[in-house]
Amino acid sequence: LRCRPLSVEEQKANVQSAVSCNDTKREVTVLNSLFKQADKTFTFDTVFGPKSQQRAIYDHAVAPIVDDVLEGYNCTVFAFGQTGTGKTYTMEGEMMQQVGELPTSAGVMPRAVRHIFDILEAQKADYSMKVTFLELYNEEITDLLASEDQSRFLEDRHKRPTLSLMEDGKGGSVIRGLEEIVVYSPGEIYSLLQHGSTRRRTADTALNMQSSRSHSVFSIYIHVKVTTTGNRELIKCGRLNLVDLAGSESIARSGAKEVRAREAGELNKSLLTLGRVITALVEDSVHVPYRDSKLTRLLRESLGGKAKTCIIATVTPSVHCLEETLVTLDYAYRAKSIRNKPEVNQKVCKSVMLKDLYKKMEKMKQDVKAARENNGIYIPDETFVLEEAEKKIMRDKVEHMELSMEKQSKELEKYRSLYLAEQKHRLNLEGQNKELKVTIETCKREFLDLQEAHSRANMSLKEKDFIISNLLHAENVILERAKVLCGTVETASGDIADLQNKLGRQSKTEVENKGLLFNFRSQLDQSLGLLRNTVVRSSANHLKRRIAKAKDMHTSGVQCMNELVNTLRQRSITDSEQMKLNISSQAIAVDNFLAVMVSEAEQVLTEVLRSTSELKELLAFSAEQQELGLQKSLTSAQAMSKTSIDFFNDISTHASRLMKLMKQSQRGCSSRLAEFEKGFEEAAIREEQAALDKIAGILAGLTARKTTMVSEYVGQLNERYSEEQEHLALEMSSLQQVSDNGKKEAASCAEKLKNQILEDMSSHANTKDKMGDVLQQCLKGSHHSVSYWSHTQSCLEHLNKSSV
Ligand SMILES: Nc1ncnc2c1ncn2[C@@H]1O[C@H](COP(=O)(O)OP(=O)(O)OP(=O)(O)O)[C@@H](O)[C@H]1O
Repeated sequence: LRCRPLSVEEQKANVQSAVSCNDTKREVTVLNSLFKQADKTFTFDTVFGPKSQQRAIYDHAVAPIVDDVLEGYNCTVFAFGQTGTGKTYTMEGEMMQQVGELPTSAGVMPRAVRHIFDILEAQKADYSMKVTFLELYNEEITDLLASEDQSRFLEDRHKRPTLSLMEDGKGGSVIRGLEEIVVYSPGEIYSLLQHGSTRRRTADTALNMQSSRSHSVFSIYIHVKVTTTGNRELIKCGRLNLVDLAGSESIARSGAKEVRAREAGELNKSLLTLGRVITALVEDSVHVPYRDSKLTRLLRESLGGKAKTCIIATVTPSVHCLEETLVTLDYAYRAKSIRNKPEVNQKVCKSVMLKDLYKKMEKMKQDVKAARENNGIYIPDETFVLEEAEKKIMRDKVEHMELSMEKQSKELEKYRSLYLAEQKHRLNLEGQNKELKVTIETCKREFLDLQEAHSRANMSLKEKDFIISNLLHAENVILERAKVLCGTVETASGDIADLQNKLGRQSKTEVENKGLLFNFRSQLDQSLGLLRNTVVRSSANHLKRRIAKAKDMHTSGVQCMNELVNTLRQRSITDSEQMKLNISSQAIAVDNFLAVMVSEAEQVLTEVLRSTSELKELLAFSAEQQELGLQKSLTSAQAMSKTSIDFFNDISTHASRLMKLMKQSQRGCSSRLAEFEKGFEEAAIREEQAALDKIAGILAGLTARKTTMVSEYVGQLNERYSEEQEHLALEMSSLQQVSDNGKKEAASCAEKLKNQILEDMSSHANTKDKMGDVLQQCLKGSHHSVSYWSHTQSCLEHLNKSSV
């Protein structure tokens, strides 16, 4: 792990350092404590702090690997980390302009070149060396050492042709058309490096003034001659890949926009694949996704393969990049545990190699000749015929494949449309289910309302019944009382008639008395007149006698008057006593009547209480009954909703099963297709290689095998398709049946509920009508009772008045 120093700008801006390196303990600590979190420490094979020199890094980390290259291993050194953390600085550093002393800031590449040449020269070895330099930009490979296009147009000149990456059939990959340049001295390599580096795509981003926008791979192939004991000359082949990856960058933080953002997306994609490959290797996964990006395909041998690999992770100490630094450290830490299985390349016999080279030379000569004659390229007759035949077979196969692909895609489309229709149907059913649920809810609510109304009506009916019975009872009591009262009134009227007779007699007596008094007065007047006449006509004796006679008459008259007064007094006393007696008897009768009334009222009250308790019991009973009914209907409704829920769950499980099946089949199809494609591609490459090597026999065998493979595959695919189709048809029919059953069930449930509700409603309507009638009757009865009462009251009042 290498941590770069803070740049001059960062120092000027007082950017805090959040990474601390302990080179001796090989530890890197991320100072999370700056953010009130626990610090994080990682241990690596070697740690290079901000003060470490390029030379130290090369000597400690890379030199041993270069030694292994010369021993015949394939080795890789690559740097990865966030943008602007010093990957290019580490890998390239200051480029050598000319041969001489290495500058202190020269990176791994120039140092490795110098190291290789130093060793070979020290060994006085017989060697040959060639180099390649490629760039991987937006998943396209271009040759950084390809000679410039001589096109007249500047645009075309800058447009470098993209190269195709192919499997070599031994688990590695080859790049077709990548120029291999034979080199003899370090100077040549330096100038090629210089040339290639300047052609790399760089751009100015917020995090790096000259940010590499592509991944670059510089490879040195070294062939060293070794002489064995039997004077047999063998060739040792080693390869050193020096990889400078583009920076992993956060689009937001690096300020990438438009093209840069797209680039960043692509870079991150290939780096993400690299991350996934590392994770898969660390976790010992069965599938390592090398094929997901060209970068991982290129590095396949170096990651978990037979190459020796050194990964240099670069970080910045800047506190602003803490998050990315943690990610890099995490990945580097995980990558540390990847275990490659290094294998030394087999030594090749010099004669075999020379033969190979001669063949190549021959072909090149023919090419040159053809080019000179402006005739295209030279291909020997034999090869041409073979290649043509093979091309034809391939074309046929491709056509066949295209046809089968088309058929499969049609099938896929059919299944997709079936699936979509099924989804739609499912959605419809779900909608219906929802609607049914809502209807059931409304029905339940209406049913509850009706039940409530029913219970209310029952209650009011009971109340009215009770009132009517009470009224009837009271009416009877009143009638009885009225009868008694009538008797009393009759007696009272008899008494009153007696009293009136008496009063009439009294007034008659008074009239008689008045007449007597009047007669007496007139007799008295007559006597007085006679007396006066006598006084006038007669003498004193006669007058005296007359006066005495008058006196007697007067006294007898007064006596008579006194007697009359006494008799009258006597009579009035007896009459008043009689009246008193009458009145007291009347009062006693009224008292008795009132007492009877009170006792009767008490009786009525007890009667009322008794009927209230009865009513209560009745009410409780009816409430119980209604509760039972309600519970029954509730359980039936619950059962109904449960059945419908079960039914829809059934449907959804069926649908999800179907979906899973569809997805599985789709996945299976696509993976099989991908596998087939991959197999086909690999076979094609193998065949091509074989054709180039002119091994006609093997080619025939391969072709036969391919044909059988294709037919087998197609047969298998067809079988699987038909099986899946049958399975799907079965699923569909069962689903259809389930949905039909469900529909029927739901319809019957709805019908039942509807009937029940209709019954309830009609019974409620009947009850309501009856209640209305009873209510009318009650009202009439109560009106009648009221008028009767008021009449009785007025009678009583009248009676009272008259009694008084
Ligand atoms: N160890 C170091 N010592 C001094 N300067 C450094 C060091 N590492 C990096 N730098 C400087 O930091 C800047 C960015 O470095 P470089 O271009 O190598 O980053 P990078 O990781 O390759 O970025 P990108 O991924 O964007 O290409 C350069 O100016 C480089 O000189």
